[in-house]
Amino acid sequence: MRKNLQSLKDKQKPDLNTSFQALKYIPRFFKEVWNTNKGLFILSLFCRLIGALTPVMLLWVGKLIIDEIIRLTNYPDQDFSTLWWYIGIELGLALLSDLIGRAISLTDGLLGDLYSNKSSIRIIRKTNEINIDLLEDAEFYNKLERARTQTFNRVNLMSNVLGQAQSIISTSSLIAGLIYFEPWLILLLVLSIIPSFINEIKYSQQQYSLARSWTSERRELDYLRYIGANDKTAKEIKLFGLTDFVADRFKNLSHHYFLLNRTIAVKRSLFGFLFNILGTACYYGAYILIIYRVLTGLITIGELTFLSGSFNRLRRNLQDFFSTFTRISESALYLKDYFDFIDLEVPQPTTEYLPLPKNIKEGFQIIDLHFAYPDTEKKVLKGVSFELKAGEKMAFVGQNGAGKTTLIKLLLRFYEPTSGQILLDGVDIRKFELVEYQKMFGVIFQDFFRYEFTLKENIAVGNINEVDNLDKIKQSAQLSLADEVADKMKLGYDQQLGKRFVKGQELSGGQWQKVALARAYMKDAELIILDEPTSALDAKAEYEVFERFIGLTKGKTSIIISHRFSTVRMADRILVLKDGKIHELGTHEELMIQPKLYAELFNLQAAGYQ
Ligand SMILES: Nc1ncnc2c1ncn2[C@@H]1O[C@H](COP(=O)(O)OP(=O)(O)OP(=O)(O)O)[C@@H](O)[C@H]1O
Repeated sequence: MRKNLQSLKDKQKPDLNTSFQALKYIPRFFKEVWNTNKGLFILSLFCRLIGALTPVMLLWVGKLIIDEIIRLTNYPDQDFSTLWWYIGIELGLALLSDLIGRAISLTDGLLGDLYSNKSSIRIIRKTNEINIDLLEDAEFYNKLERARTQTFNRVNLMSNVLGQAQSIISTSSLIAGLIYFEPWLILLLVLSIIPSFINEIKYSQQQYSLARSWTSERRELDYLRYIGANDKTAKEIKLFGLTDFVADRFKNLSHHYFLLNRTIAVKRSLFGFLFNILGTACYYGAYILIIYRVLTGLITIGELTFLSGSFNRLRRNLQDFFSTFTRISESALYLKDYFDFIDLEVPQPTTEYLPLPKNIKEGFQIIDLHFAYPDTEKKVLKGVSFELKAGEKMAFVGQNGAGKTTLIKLLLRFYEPTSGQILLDGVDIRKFELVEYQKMFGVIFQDFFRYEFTLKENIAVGNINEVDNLDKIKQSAQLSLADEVADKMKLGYDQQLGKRFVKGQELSGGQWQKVALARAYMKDAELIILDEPTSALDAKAEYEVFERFIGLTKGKTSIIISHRFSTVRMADRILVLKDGKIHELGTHEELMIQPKLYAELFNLQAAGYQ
């Protein structure tokens, strides 16, 4: 059941029908739960089966006790032992019922935890398979968000469905009792629950539709909550006096949602109450019918307690059954989000892959590259053509937004160019297997991620297979000056970084950059790309880092994006981008003699240092 992107972007609001249709995902869901832990699953089913039969048994023993008491009151000299037996059985059943209830919660809890862990791992893995352009699509992202955050709902779904199965058995046993003694009660029973069922289904559906159609607003609320209350934004929020701005924005949005939700919730309660009057009237109708039967001597007082108890319990059972049913169909929609995501078709190549070159001989040829980001009009690259020779160190220069990082992203195949080609040693890079191709690069982006892991792990993310190779980690750290950071940490390379966890140590911007830079050295990549890797370093550190970089990358092909011309000039050739086109290309000396952007920017910066 493979899904394409269009179905994932489905904006349609769910109606009753969609809700019922989503129920078809439940068997698949249970297959997954079954595969998660068969033993726990069987235990849970067994407990529920016992749990389903205890109510009717309890009511029946209750009936026996009352009948026995009445018999004993009429004939006081009789033997009490049967009564004690009945009371003993009732006590045993009460204890068993409690034990079963706890066993069910325990197995559900354990199974739920295991399933939730398993599905979270699947989501993490699937997200990795998906192309970056899809992850940047807001509609798709909402879907992912629902699949990710609704783990709790899926676990509840499991309990609800199993509970329903238990309820069906329990209800059937109670109905059998009613039919045996008084079949008319069934009619009253049906009459008593239909109105509240319709009410439940109508309003819970509306509440769900509202919650779902507000996915993106809820994301905005989460975001506002995040920026309004976290250590990273606190400085700016305080200094710029943004608290009221953020709080008001949150208040307006959340209040709007609150009002919509309140309207539905109030109606649901009001109509629920009115319909319940009808249900209660039916109950008393049934009660009067049973009392009448007792008075006319058709049934005993014990049977009266059994029937009224059964009727009352059945009414509750059925009401719960229907409200749980609506909850199940709601949760099944979240299940649909999850399976849609898991089933997402990752485009498979139609042709055979070509082997990657062992050693790059010629280098890259970029031919007439045009590119606009998905779902945008603006062309970011407009006919870019150049060669990056094997072993060459090239620098990309240009003003903000000129398209430098975008060019790197195309080179790394995060996106497909709108038109044009990139060749590596004469072969279109699309002909190589993507993961293998990307493994050739050692890349550090300007917006590198600050993992709240240990210092050692933060460096090892550059080549996680070497996470236990402390020598390699230390070597890389030395090249990027991250060893100085390690020296300052109480626990050295084992220091937890960031503020989120206990004993975490926050780093300065430059220190983080040194750590990130070390990642590039963790693998002996043939191609190294550094996107503004030293912007936060002080002048001395930057000079040192580059000296080491140049020394180490001798013979390797590399690209550096930088706004610092002292760095840029060390490159073999410099490519100046302007508005998505190549404005200049040449060595530092060649560009300096042309009265164009490079020379102008270089001189401007040099003047700033004087
Ligand atoms: N994911 C994206 N989706 C849509 N547009 C984007 C995306 N990323 C970048 N852009 C746009 O593409 C243009 C080029 O961005 P790019 O990041 O390549 O610039 P850059 O030259 O690296 O700039 P800087 O020096 O500021 O890092 C910008 O106008 C930017 O708004």
